Amino acid sequence: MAATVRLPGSKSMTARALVLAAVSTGASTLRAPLRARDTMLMAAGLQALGTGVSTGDDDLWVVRPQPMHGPAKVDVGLAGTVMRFLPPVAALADGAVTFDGDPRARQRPMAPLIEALGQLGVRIEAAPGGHLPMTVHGSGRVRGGEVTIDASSSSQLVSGLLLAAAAFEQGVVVRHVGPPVPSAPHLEMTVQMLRAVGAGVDDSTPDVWTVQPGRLSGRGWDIEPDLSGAAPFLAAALVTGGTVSVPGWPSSTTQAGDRLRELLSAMGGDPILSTDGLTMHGTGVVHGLDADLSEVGELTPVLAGLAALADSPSRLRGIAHLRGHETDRLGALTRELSRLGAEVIEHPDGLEIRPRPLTGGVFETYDDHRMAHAAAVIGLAVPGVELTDVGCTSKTMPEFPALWSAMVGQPEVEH
Ligand SMILES: O=C(O)C1=C[C@@H](OP(=O)(O)O)[C@@H](O)[C@H](O)C1
Ligand SMILES: C=C(OP(=O)(O)O)C(=O)O
Repeated sequence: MAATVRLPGSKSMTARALVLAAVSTGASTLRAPLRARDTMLMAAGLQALGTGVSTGDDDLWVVRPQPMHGPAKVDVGLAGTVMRFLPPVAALADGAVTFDGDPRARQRPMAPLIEALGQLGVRIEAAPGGHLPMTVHGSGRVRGGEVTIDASSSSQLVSGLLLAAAAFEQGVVVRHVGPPVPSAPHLEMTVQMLRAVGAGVDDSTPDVWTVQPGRLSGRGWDIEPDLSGAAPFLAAALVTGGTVSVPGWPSSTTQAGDRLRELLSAMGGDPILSTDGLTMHGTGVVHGLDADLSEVGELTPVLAGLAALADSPSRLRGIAHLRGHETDRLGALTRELSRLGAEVIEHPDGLEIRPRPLTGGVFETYDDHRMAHAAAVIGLAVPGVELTDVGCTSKTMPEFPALWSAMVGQPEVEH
């Protein structure tokens, strides 16, 4: 296999650019944004609050901020970014804004954010236990100030507070107290993008983030390709001993997916980054991986799939928070990899994977796009691996089936 795969825009950058644009002064543009379920729900949520968002042009979205108001309804789907980034924005709106989503969205962690917004003077009614559905009763202004939060279940709880905070009267000081916050690169992305629109942000003290109150300026964003979405394609180079290139891979980035270079290198790949992009060469071997993935949790399903094909055992650690993702990813990976014949030991904070010869069979996706990516990788080496649903990849990459088929050189099959 020698393939070039053009990936769509980054989900995380598109989500942040949309939110920042809505709370800025003046218009913003997003070049090469991600058009997928999560980002379209973000755009629709902002539109529901009154923001002008035009997504008609695939290559250039335009956001025109307007005063925000309720009553409004926001469908979060299964998007962590929408359910954690929009409630602080809705608190700035005048009127009631209700949030709800897919059945699984009602189980994902929200309570720390609801509690934190309460500390900042925002009135919220939520389902028992601090879950969706919920209503944010905005009064057109948020006092802001100091807040303490346990964000060990998701970095998005902090990102959400920071992204809206420049519009709070006192800005915000967020102090995390509890087990470590995962996904450090995502928090860096939040801070870097806030600074790019003129926010005063201090993140020099571990676990404390300060955003000064102030006006943010709309701007043009160039959205990078989604590097986490690159995981299954780059993994394919290792499984097949082939070469996969991703044009436009940035030379420096806050995206968690950039860590694939070192992680897949440790597993036997040979990555070469140039001004044209990243090329991953498979070397004909796949080694096991012993790694703390707490900073890059979203890469876990694909790495676990690859680990099941490796020539030595793997230990993936630091990822207890994956139990609150699209599905309980540790439970789901344990069940599905075991069903194909791998020996998987589920730990409270991760997985131990001992490869054994695998056989084909059904691989449940649990509505999780990255479970589908993992199955696709295994399917390259094991005949007869059948996904229950490839449609779930539309969450972050509706073109996944077409890109995958083109890469493996087969016509797209009907799903
Ligand atoms: O802020 C973001 O864009 C994201 C943060 C991470 O969330 P968690 O910290 O909940 O893992 C990541 O897994 C998710 O895919 C996207
Ligand atoms: C965890 C993920 O998504 P979300 O933004 O919904 O949390 C993911 O994309 O792997």
